[in-house]
Amino acid sequence: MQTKNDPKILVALDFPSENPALALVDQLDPAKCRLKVGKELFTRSGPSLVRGLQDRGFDVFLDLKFHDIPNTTSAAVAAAADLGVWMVNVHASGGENMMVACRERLEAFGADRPLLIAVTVLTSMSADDLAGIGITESPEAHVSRLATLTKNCGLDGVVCSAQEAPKLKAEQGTDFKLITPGIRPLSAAKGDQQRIMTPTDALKAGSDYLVIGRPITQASDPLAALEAIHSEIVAL
Ligand SMILES: O=c1ccn([C@@H]2O[C@H](COP(=O)(O)O)[C@@H](O)[C@H]2O)c(=O)[nH]1
Repeated sequence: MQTKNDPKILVALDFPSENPALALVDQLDPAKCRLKVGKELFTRSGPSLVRGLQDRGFDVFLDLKFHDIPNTTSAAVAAAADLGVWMVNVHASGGENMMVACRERLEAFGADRPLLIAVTVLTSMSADDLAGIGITESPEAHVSRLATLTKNCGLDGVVCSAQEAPKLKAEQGTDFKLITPGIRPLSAAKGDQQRIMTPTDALKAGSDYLVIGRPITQASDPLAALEAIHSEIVAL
């Protein structure tokens, strides 16, 4: 399932600054993982850090989860495309007009455009959390609704939990990419994640890419933790 040119593991670089992030990155192999830059690190270190990761040979998933009016969000994904990132994302709950505007804006970048992905229901949310914001359907049903909207808007895939992957692959087809955080090896702490799955089970369920942060970055030996997950999934 793991191929040399399409690493399935996306390491979430949730660090407070560039130095600890690069200390880890400089031990990693771009043939075995890609890197995800999120809100904390990007707010601290910005585009220059992203360029530094790209200069080291890594594909970068810019996980800023844009959620704004169509004009603002489409300009933001174009800025991400100018930066040359591999993947960028928006919130599906921003709606059809916003997602279509983003997809259309990226068409100008041709084959070099980043993959455009929409976040469905955060993996930290349970059915109770959804009820708290007025959504009474199950996480699985709501993810499915937002994934259908995302596909109809012409995006490349969604962020969801691996728990929803079998249903989404059946409904949306195998080409529609599923990016799944909430990945937890059996020995790892769940932390604030609610809808979790092990790396092996997630890939078997249909995940295309596994987003993994603390089980690697907070491990006593991050490299060994990544290598253990990598060995587990290449054997599939
Ligand atoms: O639904 C979502 C969307 C994004 N994330 C991000 O993924 C990583 C997960 O980190 P862990 O330490 O492995 O929990 C983190 O950067 C989140 O911002 C998510 O968890 N769920």
